[in-house]
Amino acid sequence: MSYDLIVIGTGPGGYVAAIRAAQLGLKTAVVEKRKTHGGTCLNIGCIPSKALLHASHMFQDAQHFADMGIGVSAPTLDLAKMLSFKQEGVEGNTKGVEFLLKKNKIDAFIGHARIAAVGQVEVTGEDGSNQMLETKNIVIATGSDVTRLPGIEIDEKVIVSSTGALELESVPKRLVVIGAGVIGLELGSVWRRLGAEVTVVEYLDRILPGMDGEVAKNFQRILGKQGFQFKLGSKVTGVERTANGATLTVEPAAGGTPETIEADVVLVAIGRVPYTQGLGLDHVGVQLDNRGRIQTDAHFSTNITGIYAIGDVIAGPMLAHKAEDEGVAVAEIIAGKAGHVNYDVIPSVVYTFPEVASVGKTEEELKAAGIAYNAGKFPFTANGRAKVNRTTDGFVKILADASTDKVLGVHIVGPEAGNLIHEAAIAMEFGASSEDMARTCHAHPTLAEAVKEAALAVEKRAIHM
Ligand SMILES: Cc1cc2nc3c(=O)[nH]c(=O)nc-3n(C[C@H](O)[C@H](O)[C@H](O)COP(=O)(O)OP(=O)(O)OC[C@H]3O[C@@H](n4cnc5c(N)ncnc54)[C@H](O)[C@@H]3O)c2cc1C
Ligand SMILES: NC(=O)c1ccc[n+]([C@@H]2O[C@H](COP(=O)([O-])OP(=O)(O)OC[C@H]3O[C@@H](n4cnc5c(N)ncnc54)[C@H](O)[C@@H]3O)[C@@H](O)[C@H]2O)c1
Repeated sequence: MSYDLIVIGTGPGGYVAAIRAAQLGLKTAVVEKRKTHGGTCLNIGCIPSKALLHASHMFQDAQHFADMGIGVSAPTLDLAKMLSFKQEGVEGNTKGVEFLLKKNKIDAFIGHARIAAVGQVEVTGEDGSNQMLETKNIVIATGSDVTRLPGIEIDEKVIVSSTGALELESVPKRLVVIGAGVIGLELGSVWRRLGAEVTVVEYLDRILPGMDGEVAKNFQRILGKQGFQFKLGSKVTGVERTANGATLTVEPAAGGTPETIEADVVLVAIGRVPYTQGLGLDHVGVQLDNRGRIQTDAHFSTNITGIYAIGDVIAGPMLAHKAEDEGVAVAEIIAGKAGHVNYDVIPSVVYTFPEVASVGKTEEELKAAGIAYNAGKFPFTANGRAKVNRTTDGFVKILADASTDKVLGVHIVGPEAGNLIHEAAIAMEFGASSEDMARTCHAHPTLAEAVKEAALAVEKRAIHM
């Protein structure tokens, strides 16, 4: 078989690239080694974690229905049912991708892809069968894998990665999370809400590195109120399996006396690494960077003509929507159009309660770059809708250039932050000033009024504060 484009991997990067290419008239095929499409995101990432975050949030909310005068008996947990609720959501989504591939007349091969030569992809099926496909272009969208701690074996039962943490058969009494990044805090929240004591051990002296420091500090305090324990500035030097769980050895990051912590389950959530195993990259001469990511130019082209790469396997934030936008852009470039991704305006959301959301530069980044800015902040305690809903933790912060007033960054910790951030993203995409955001009429009573008030606060003229 001969194609214009073969995409390797059907995660958010790969399947979106294939659909856009087919829309543009390219004869397109995908190769995926899992039995289902959708990649990490739909199978073992974004989608199952959000299903469990939603269900566990409902479980916790139900315990407060009486505050609103709703009489229900105390909620009970059927974990097996909750896990099947999650799995049904996953299947709904992965089947949706299968449908979209068919609808767009994209040939889908299930098997392991190896680039045999420029323009040739070899597909090996589970049964060992081999097939050689010819193509003018290849897009590598093979994603990422869990980062492992040296000497600590992940068994996905007691010592788990995010994959095992989405499948625990019972609620652990004591869950220790290694890494206070997005996965640690999202999946830590799931099990905390369902009853686990959660301790998070983090190497740095703060949580959520990369997010705005003030937001992270405020969010840590909120999680503390929810019962999270934090051991910051601490490194795990060993994890030993015991009869019923595991013992962790933890020392101060700067060195010092080690201590031990007992856990029923340990979640290793210290990041992800690009996945290029078995692709044959050495063989065709595709270059990697010093962090094992496929090196690409501004048009997603590798050093080999006709071979492109997108998503988690290249540089940039490991986010599904970043991979999707790159998928659209690379297909457009291959089809001879002008595909482009604006990396200055990629929102990032932590789907805890409350949510944390961010787009653009943090205060730390602006200070480091020597850019003068004005900050406007508005707390949810002063927002009418948040007050009646009793979800007043958090604030909106808008950072605007001191001389031009152009919005450079927006950071939110609070209810619905993940939805609210998009008005900021659109404003930034169009180069808006904080005054533009402040002059835009916002419906009352909405949480979004906090965004407008934060914009007004840039010029110190917020009304409700
Ligand atoms: C627990 C968890 C929660 C997450 N939640 C979010 C979230 O809420 N929002 C968000 O934006 N991001 C989230 N992410 C990150 C998100 O999943 C990734 O950024 C996204 O999946 C990257 O997409 P991708 O297409 O680059 O790669 P992937 O989704 O990893 O897909 C790559 C695919 O390539 C296949 N593959 C690899 N090698 C081969 C080969 N040789 N032959 C054939 N197929 C191959 C793999 O099987 C896989 O299906 C989460 C990740 C995790 C682990
Ligand atoms: N909501 C989302 O968008 C979402 C959700 C889940 C995952 N993801 C993506 O998946 C990727 C992986 O997530 P993650 O949470 O594993 O990584 P991360 O990079 O977000 O966080 C890892 C944390 O582990 C810490 N750490 C590293 N080594 C350590 C050690 N030895 N001991 C203690 N702490 C250590 C780091 O300092 C960091 O705080 C991220 O890039 C993220 O973008 C996104």
